[in-house]
Amino acid sequence: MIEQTEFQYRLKATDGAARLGEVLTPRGVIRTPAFMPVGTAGTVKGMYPSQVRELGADILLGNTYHLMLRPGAERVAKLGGLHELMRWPHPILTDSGGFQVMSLAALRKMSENGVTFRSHIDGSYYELTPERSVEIQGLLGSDIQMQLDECVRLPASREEIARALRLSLRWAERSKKAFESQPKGRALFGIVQGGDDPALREESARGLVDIDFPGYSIGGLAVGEPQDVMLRMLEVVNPILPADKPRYLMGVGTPDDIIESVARGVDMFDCVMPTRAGRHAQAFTRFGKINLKNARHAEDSRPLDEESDCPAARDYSRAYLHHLIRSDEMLGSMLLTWVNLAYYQSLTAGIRAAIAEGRFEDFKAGVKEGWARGDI
Ligand SMILES: CNc1nc2c(CCNCc3ccccc3)c3nc(N)[nH]c(=O)c3cc2[nH]1
Repeated sequence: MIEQTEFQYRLKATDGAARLGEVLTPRGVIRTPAFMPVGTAGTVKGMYPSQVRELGADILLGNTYHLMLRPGAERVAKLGGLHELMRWPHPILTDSGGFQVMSLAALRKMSENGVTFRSHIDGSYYELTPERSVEIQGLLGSDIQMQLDECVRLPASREEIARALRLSLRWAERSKKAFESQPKGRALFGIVQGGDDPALREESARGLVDIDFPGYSIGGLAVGEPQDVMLRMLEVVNPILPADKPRYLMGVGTPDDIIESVARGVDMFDCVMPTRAGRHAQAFTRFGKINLKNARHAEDSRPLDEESDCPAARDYSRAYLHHLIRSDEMLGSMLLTWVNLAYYQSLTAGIRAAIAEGRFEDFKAGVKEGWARGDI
C-alpha cells in the first residue's frame, strides 16, 4: 500500500479527444487508457496473477454477483479480502452485480428497492439493493466500486429507457450515501444510462454530475446496438462528464471499439472477449482474429506472431495450438488466453504511447490496417 490515501485522476496529455492519464489509488497507479482483464470468480481464467501483471495490467475486475453467491462476501472478508485471497495486491474494480443478475440469475424481480433473484448455482433467494451491493463490494475490499444500476437491453422504448435511468439515478444517491462509511482511498463510480437516446443520455450524465462522483462509468452500451450508435452516445456523454475524472466504458469491447472509444475520450475498458475467446480457440493478433480450430492450421509451423514479446504468440506453432485445441487440452486455452490478453495490453500500451507523442491518429490507422490485412 502506498501512503497516499486519496483516489485521484491526473490528466497527463490529450491528442484530440483522446486522453492520457493516471488513476492514483492506495494500491497503485492505473495507466489510462487501460484495459482491465476480467477475473469473474476471483481468477482470470487460465492465468496466474503474476502472468497478468507481467502483461502490463494495472487493475483487474472482480464480479460481485458471482462472489456473493460463492464463496460469499462475508467469507471473502473473513479470509482477508479479495486481494489477499487471489494474491493480487494491485487495484481491483468490481461491478455492482445488477447487470450480471439480469443476464445470469433465474426468477429475478426488479423493484424500487432493488432486485431479488434466485442463484443460478443452487436456487437460493437473494436480494441486491444499492446499500447491500456497496456493502458486498466493501467486504470484497474493492478499490473502485460501482453503484447498483438498471441496464436496459437495446432496442427499447423511450419510456423504458427513461424509467431505468431515473431509477438508476435514485440508486446512485442511495449508493453514495451507503458508500460514505467505507475507508478513504476507495472510489464509487456513478453509471450513466439513457440507452441510445441523446436527450436521455444527457439527463443521466447531468444527474450524476450533480450528485458528484470521483469517476463515471458509461453503462447501457455494448448491449446489442451497432458500433456507430455506441460511439454517438459517447460523443453526447463525454463532453458533459468532468475532464478531471476518469470515464469507464463498461463491457467494451473489440480492439476497434476500444480505439474508437479512446478517440472519443474514454479512459477505462473491461471486456470478457480476450479471455472468453481464448477458451473458444480464437486468437487475437495484430493481423486480426484467427480460429485455431480450423484444419488449415494442422501443419502450419509458424507461430501466431514471431514479433510478439508474448512467448505464447512467438514460440508455439499454429499446428501445436491446433492440436491442443482439437485434443481439448487445457494448455490450449491457457496459451490462447495469454496471447489474447497480451494483445489487448499491447494495444492499450501502444495507445498510451501514441497519445503521449501526439500521433494517435496514425496509430489508429496502423491498427486498422493491420487488421484489414487478414492474410493470416
Ligand atoms: C458486454 N457489454 C456490457 N457489459 C456491461 C456491464 C458489465 C461490465 N463488465 C463487468 C464484469 C465484471 C466482472 C466480471 C465480468 C464482467 C454493465 N455493468 C453495469 N453495472 N451496468 C451496465 O450498464 C453495463 C453495461 C454493459 N454492457
